[in-house]
Amino acid sequence: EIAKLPKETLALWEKYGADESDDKESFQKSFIRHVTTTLARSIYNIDNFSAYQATAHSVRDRLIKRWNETQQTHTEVDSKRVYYLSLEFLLGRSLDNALLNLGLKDNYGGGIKELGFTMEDVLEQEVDAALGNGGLGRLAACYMDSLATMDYPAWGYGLRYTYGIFQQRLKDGYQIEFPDYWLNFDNPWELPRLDVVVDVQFCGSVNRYTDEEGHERYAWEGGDTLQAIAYDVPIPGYGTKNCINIRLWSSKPKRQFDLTRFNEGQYEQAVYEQMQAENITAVLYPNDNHMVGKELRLKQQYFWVAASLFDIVRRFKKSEKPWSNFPLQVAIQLNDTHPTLAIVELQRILVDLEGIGWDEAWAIVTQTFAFTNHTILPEAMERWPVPMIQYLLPRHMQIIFDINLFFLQKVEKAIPNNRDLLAKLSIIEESTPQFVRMAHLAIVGSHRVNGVAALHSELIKQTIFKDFIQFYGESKFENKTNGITPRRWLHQANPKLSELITETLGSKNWLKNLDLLKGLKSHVNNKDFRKRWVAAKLSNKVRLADYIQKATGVTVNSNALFDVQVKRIHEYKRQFMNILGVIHRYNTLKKMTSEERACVVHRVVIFGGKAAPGYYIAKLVIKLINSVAEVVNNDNSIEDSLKVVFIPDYNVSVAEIIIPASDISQHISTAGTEASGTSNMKFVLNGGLILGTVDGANIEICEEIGDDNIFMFGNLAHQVDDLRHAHR
Ligand SMILES: OC[C@H]1O[C@@H](n2cc(-c3cccc4ccccc34)nn2)[C@H](O)[C@@H](O)[C@@H]1O
Repeated sequence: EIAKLPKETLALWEKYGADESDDKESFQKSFIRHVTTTLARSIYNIDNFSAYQATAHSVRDRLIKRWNETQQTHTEVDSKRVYYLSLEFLLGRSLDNALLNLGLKDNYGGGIKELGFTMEDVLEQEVDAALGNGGLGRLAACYMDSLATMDYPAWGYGLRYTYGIFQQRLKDGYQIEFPDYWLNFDNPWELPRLDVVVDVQFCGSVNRYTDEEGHERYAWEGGDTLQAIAYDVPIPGYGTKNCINIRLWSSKPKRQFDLTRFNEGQYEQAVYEQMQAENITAVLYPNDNHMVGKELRLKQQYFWVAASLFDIVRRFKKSEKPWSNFPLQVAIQLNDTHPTLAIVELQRILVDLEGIGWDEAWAIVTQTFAFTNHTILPEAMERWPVPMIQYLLPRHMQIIFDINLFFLQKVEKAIPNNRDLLAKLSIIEESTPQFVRMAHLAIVGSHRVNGVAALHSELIKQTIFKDFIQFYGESKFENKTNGITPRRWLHQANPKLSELITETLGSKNWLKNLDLLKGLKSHVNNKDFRKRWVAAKLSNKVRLADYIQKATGVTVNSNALFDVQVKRIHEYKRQFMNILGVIHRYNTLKKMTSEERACVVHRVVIFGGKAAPGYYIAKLVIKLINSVAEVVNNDNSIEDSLKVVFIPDYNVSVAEIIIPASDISQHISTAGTEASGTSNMKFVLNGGLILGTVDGANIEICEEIGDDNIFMFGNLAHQVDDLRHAHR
């Protein structure tokens, strides 16, 4: 019950609720307050980690104020919200990003120094929030930074995995995995919302009944209920007071400990239910571009969708607007097919719980959802066995069958007597058992579908979604080429280059409008600019060389050419082809005389990336790279002209060290397989040259920077297709 406070109280809130100022002294005051109270420590027992925690809590205080004001404004205005449903958010570290986005870094850096610490040491204490596998999850994080910066009333909805992507270590050159203990210590970047609880149901059965108006209704009853608890992650915009929110759900049992069973001596049974419930959000599935058909994965997806839709509908209902306004107030973006059940859940809420007619409900649903596809790899296309959905979500399976029936009736009406087309468009794959094709369901339930780069968005219309074009036409399908946030990937990761750009352009406006970088063109022949540009690159290479020394024990020469390939290990990304090229380069160097070798640019080939634990051939490629490194790095006869390094545990924070230091980076996927790529953008933004195939966003990068600034090679997508057919 919200307290009804007398109006005099308001004066107190105004008197004491004023913003703390952002100057050095107020930071130092809040730092010391957090050390002594939040951390219950003192000047006599504080270490770098406590200094990090106190700084984080101090910054978080400021975030929360902006975050509350932002939410209040959205509520007052009752603006249309955009909801980004992503099963992965690869956030990385938050402190530096928050300091920079809030413009606090200089003051806080000075304040920290007087307190006896260095900002660098403090920043290094933070563990990455690694709730994602790679590109799809990192794109979600970049989009949240941009939505916040551009003042969008946006929300992210995801899962708060107890364990994010595994930690990668190397043993005898092989990848071994360790759990990601990212929550072992208090996570200052999340706010538990233990009051925001949503009951989520599984299993049970569906009973049909007639309601008081004589309408046929369906009640989903019985089964198990567990609870979703909200944890909020503030996302500050750059150069704005806007601070939006990612709401991450964590699972817990609905019924507290089942004492009756416990007292009847069924202790294991009583605990079992508790463990079952907590398992839902225990771990992120560590597969990139690959579907895992495990029941727990499906339970994660529905648990996340049900809690998020409940929250979205509850927020809409508070506005007391008619349901017909729902699509005007709510836009929901599906990050790949992982949240596709949201379409079915909203239809269920509208029809079963709100008593809205099927067609009216379906019109609301299809105007609300839009779907992003991130891959054309067949093994990544999600399809769930009908019996599995029937068992876990009996009512949803009925609704999916109905959605499919009405959809196919429309197809039959538009394109009669074409059973082959019906079979190809059907949401239900008529195999044994039947399967639900999630991409089909996502397309039918959305008003827009986008690919993530120009080539990819064309390819999906020619291949996996070709039949839908025949029915819907092209207008439903569009391209939204991926982007990256320049705040993290240049301003934060490469401060020296960022500073040079700001000084050269005369303001930081370029950080909110990258087109302004064109202003650098008139300086490219300026001697001082070039000198400072080269100095920034060299200092980034020295920083990376230090990191390589610490992480691998290998000493590399910062003046050598750094040739980088860092991304998830996958056959289509062709790390194997790269390492074969390295072996060739080594053999060529071996045959040279010392004089000839002296004329060769010394090169350090740097690899990094995780292989899915079950991906045997990818793990073997990691072993091969390390074995080649062993031979090459210990062969004195080539006089340091080549070094090979595999940097373990590639993650967002490691990427921030590697990317600004590259001279050349490799993006060499077989054309037509990399939907877009986003690290290619990060490398080129940091002045690295790209060696790449005509694939994904490489094509648009080439259009942007000119083909004399990028090295493209290899067959084109349609030629690869011809080759594939020729070898069938
Ligand atoms: O759009 C952002 C990036 O997304 C990458 N991607 C795709 C996926 C992906 C696709 C389909 C199913 C998946 C299942 C689990 C994890 C990732 C999946 N994960 N990352 C794509 O591989 C990459 O080309 C693109 O730049």
